[in-house]
Amino acid sequence: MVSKLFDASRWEPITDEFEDLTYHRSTETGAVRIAFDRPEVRNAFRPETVDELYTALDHAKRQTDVGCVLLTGNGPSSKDGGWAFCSGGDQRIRGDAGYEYEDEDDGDTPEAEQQSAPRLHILEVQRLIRHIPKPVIAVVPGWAVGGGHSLHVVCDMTLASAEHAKFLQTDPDVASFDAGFGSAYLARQVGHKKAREVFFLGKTYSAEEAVEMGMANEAVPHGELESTAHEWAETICSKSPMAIRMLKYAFNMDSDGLVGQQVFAGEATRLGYMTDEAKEGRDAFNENRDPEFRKFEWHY
Ligand SMILES: CC(C)(COP(=O)(O)OP(=O)(O)OC[C@H]1O[C@@H](n2cnc3c(N)ncnc32)[C@H](O)[C@@H]1OP(=O)(O)O)[C@@H](O)C(=O)NCCC(=O)NCCSC(=O)c1cc(O)c2ccccc2c1O
Repeated sequence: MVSKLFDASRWEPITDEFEDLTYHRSTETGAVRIAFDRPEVRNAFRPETVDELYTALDHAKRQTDVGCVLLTGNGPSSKDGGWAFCSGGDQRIRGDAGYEYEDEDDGDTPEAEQQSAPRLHILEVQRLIRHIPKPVIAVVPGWAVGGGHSLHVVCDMTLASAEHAKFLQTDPDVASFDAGFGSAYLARQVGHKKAREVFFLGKTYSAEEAVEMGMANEAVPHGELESTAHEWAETICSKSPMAIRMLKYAFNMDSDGLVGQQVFAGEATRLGYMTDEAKEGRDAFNENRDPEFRKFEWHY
């Protein structure tokens, strides 16, 4: 069983090579479902999990017939029945300089040393979620904690289980701090006073409270969580890919600085390349002649 909430009739596996994740594609719409698969530790991530997550997201990014990514956590835990989206970095393998790979590579080549270096590369995943040209929805069936909380914050939307989703920031309890999207971007979502409360007091918030605060979109009955997520994905996939892509990057732009401008501008360039005007510029160069731009209007 993938997860108690997983409807196997709607999804087909993309790969079974992952150890810490499951990765499926909808048989009905252009959606993929990526799920943490370590329910016994509340879906905490280790470096291997993060590598797989990056690989899955990068794969989803490159699928031109995929318009929406659902990121969730499988469950419940066979140990105690607890549900989790993700409880952040696996504290058992946290070293002095980051999270450590479990299988130490015995090799002494520079490459082997590099591969086993302690990592904080969940931040690279956060950036990929921001830049992937399609909405990523956090589908939260239980705990979203620490680095797992930051992940839901960075996703485009959050859908939560009304009964089991719980939102908590433990970073200061374990002497960690996400000083990027996890905190500053959360402040843009819920306001500074509330974001500071989330980190400084470390209270646990219900799905309903998360919706009221503005960091989650909707709380739905636990049993309907994944079907609702699938419906959202279907709705998104029915819309213009170009418009959704441009809107995502427009929403990101003011919090992504010059990189945000570059990402948005890159897509504007792509749209420009598709015009007859741009084709004229390209063709004139390739045909070794002056471009004839006079036939194109100065739009206003
Ligand atoms: C998540 C909890 C609130 C759940 O509490 P609950 O009472 O429901 O369950 P248990 O506590 O009994 O947990 C069950 C079982 O799971 C193990 N477990 C849970 N979380 C983790 C974890 N993160 N790492 C390892 N193991 C975990 C727990 O030990 C139990 O095991 P048993 O063997 O006893 O059955 C609660 O579990 C909790 O508070 N968990 C810790 C949350 C946490 O502090 N996470 C880390 C925050 S820091 C972080 O994630 C982080 C990562 C990064 O890579 C960063 C990079 C750059 C900047 C910042 C980063 C960052 O902040």
